[in-house]
Amino acid sequence: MSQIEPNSRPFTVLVEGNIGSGKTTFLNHFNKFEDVCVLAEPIDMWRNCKGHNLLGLLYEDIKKWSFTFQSYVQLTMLQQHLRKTACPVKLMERSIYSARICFVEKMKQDNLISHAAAAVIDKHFQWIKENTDLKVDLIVYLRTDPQTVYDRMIKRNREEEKTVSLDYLQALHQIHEDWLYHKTIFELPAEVLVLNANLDKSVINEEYSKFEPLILNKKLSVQA
Ligand SMILES: Nc1ncnc2c1ncn2[C@@H]1O[C@H](COP(=O)(O)OP(=O)(O)O)[C@@H](O)[C@H]1O
Ligand SMILES: Nc1nc2c(ncn2[C@H]2C[C@H](O)[C@@H](COP(=O)(O)O)O2)c(=O)[nH]1
Repeated sequence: MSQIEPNSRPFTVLVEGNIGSGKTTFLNHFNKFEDVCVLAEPIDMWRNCKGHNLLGLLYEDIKKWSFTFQSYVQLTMLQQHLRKTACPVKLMERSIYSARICFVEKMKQDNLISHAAAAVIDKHFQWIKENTDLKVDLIVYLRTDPQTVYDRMIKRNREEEKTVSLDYLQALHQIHEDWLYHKTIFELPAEVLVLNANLDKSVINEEYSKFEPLILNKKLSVQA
């Protein structure tokens, strides 16, 4: 494995997309490259915060637990952003940006979080952006249709997600589209490359492979 220069930072790539869009599967495709540090979403931390399954509590009563859950997501995603690695490339599943921009915004839209609570989370977010190194070099957007991810989520059968509706996924899809595809809301911390993640498992590795040179060689333009 090649090592980065001391005091330099890795080429940092965020993998973003709806629930069930294939982010974990995409990250697993890159696990074989020793130059890539793959950081999966810290979902196990959300499922066990000093014995509390915050993800389970969230889906049981999203209004009651939204602030608690988002506060912890924001902390754990910050820890991922600041995680040191000697690898020249760091691949992260989601980010502090999508937590704030996609999920907290959705909660605000649906009045599932008070504006006071959302204001506190945003104050933390703004302070973190201004006072820590959250530099990102590339975003890979796994673009899907809501029905596709709904079917995958049902098939994956995660205990906590049994109450997640197609409507919720449709709303999350729209926020991801506005942020990463139409680019009409919030700031973008880096250039976005879009991957058609609707493709079935049987053929999608070929699509993933197209992104290898972009990520491994730290390039920002998609090969034809
Ligand atoms: N391209 C695909 N075609 C069919 N099923 C997929 C595809 N990508 C992922 N899956 C399946 O869908 C579910 C969600 O995939 P996962 O990678 O966990 O998505 P995410 O991390 O975005 O939630 C898993 O059961 C996975 O095996
Ligand atoms: N309310 C929020 N939920 C979040 C956030 N980040 C992830 N999640 C949920 C969505 C899924 O149920 C689960 C894992 O996500 P996958 O896309 O990997 O399936 O965690 C968030 O910031 N807020």
